[in-house]
Amino acid sequence: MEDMASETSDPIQIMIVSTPNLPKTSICLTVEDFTEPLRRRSLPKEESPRSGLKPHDTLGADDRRQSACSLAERRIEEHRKYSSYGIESPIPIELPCSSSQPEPERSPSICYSKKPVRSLSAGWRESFRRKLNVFRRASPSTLSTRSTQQFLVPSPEMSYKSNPETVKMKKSISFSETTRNAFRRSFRQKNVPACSSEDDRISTIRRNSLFVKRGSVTMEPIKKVDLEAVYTVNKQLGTGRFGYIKLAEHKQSKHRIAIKFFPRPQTKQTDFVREYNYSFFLSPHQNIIDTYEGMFQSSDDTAYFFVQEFCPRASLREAVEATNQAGIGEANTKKVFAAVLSAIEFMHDENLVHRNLKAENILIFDANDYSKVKVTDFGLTRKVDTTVKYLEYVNNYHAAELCDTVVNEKLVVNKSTDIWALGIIFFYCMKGKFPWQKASIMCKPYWEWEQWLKRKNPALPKKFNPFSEKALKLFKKSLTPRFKDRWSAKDMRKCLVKEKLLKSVKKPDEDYYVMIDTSTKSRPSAASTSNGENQEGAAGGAPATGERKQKSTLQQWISTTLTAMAEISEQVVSARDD
Ligand SMILES: Nc1ncnc2c1ncn2[C@@H]1O[C@H](COP(=O)(O)OP(=O)(O)OP(=O)(O)O)[C@@H](O)[C@H]1O
Repeated sequence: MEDMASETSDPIQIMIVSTPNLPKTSICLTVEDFTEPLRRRSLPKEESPRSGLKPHDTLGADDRRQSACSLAERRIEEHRKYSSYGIESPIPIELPCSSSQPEPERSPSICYSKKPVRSLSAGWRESFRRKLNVFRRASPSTLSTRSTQQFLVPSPEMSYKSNPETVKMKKSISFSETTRNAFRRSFRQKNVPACSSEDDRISTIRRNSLFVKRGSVTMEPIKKVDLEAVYTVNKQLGTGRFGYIKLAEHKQSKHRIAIKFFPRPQTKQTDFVREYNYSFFLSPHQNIIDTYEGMFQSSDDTAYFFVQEFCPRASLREAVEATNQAGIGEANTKKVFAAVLSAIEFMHDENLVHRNLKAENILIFDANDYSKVKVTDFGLTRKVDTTVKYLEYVNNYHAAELCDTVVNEKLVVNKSTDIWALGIIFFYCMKGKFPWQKASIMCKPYWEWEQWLKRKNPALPKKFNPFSEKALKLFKKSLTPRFKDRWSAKDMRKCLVKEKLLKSVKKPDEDYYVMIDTSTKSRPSAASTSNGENQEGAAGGAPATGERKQKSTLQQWISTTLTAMAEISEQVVSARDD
């Protein structure tokens, strides 16, 4: 994760609802115009508070937000000076609060607006609403068991969580939007616990002003937790480049969960916060692993961690490996892809690219079939068009444009890299092995594929022979070096769901081969041709390839039989003579 530096120029909208200087004024500022002078590199390190990252924030974004807040305060101060001199202020601060609706009393400082910090796109809102409906079916108590809160002993840092109002707010997710808003309003009017310093007080207000839920983002600080006291940590479930996953049991509730650890100091806090936020933000989708609320660090400061649902079966990689290179078959592949493509389509609609799709990151939950499948590992997830540095590490799933890139070269994040990886995973599921090691012309299998694709060689590489025309089209539209020609996740889903993926195989004439088989078994010496070569088809009883080979086998069988008959008749004659 360390090599992944990224920049984004997202405007952040800050609604200032109340200030000490202009108590009944609300203004709306965007950070866009402050962005350039406030870039991270121009800020000294101590001015870069790390808490409160949003998923789409990358390096420096929280700095920008913080600085924008103080800048906004300064602007208001300037505005006030103009007003006090009786001069019309050139600073565009307007929108006085409507007098008909008196604002609730708030702390005289800048805080975040009532709206979620990130405004969600229409597509996302719709999906989230659908997910919420699923939640709504559950009783509030069932819902609250889904929160990590239950996995933790309340600590002083989390004291606001034990506030009954907060609990009420959490449960309110199963109520209507109006009720939820009412909860939020009433909660915000309550007194917050006393804090030692002004900073603490402001951060508590911020924390409490945000209605944290899945599909939202968290601004909470990373809390220290005594791991041994809360969980019984069991075996390791897997490791990756950036961390490791362990199975654990929550001591109090006896729930089995998976804890994803990020060792310190190797892991940057920004990387950890980003991964947690993406995982939490996306987890309402039914085919994305459920991440529970909360970012933590172990009390001995050796690792950051967050908690996810536990997948009791295996990853797709293990499932395919168990088939001994036979693949999981067409029906199961279709099931897996229906789930995976739904998740990826959802991410792409949100302008997010997974960037690390592989069989290891697809988890299979059911013991007997592939009906419950979820995508995991959002460590490399980035927004479309973000610039990232290329990683040295190349794997089987990397698209051609990634394999041709040199280390540290900058790349722009594109949805089509996920589509390539999906093409590879599709091949892997069907055939039980990868089409090539690396998508580079230095690798012969890939070179052959590319030659066929560019029509420089009419012969389709043998490994693609069993696939139907439609499946070949899917490969052409996912494993093409021209990333603009690649399909979208939606196109892929349509093709995979509707079409037949394998060619129909003609059954060989079984009787014919049985006859050959019998003759060769009874008279093994006769299985040789006149020039002494073994007949592959005849000896194994397998079909000979090509008409010519079949004819010669038949001729040979006739001659063998005739010889045998001649021998027998000779023996009969000599026996009679005797
Ligand atoms: N919730 C889970 N339940 C069970 N096993 C899991 C779970 N999450 C991950 N794993 C296993 O742990 C492995 C590593 O997890 P993950 O991919 O999240 O780690 P990573 O450090 O991000 O790896 P990568 O090198 O792919 O970036 C996965 O391949 C999977 O087999």
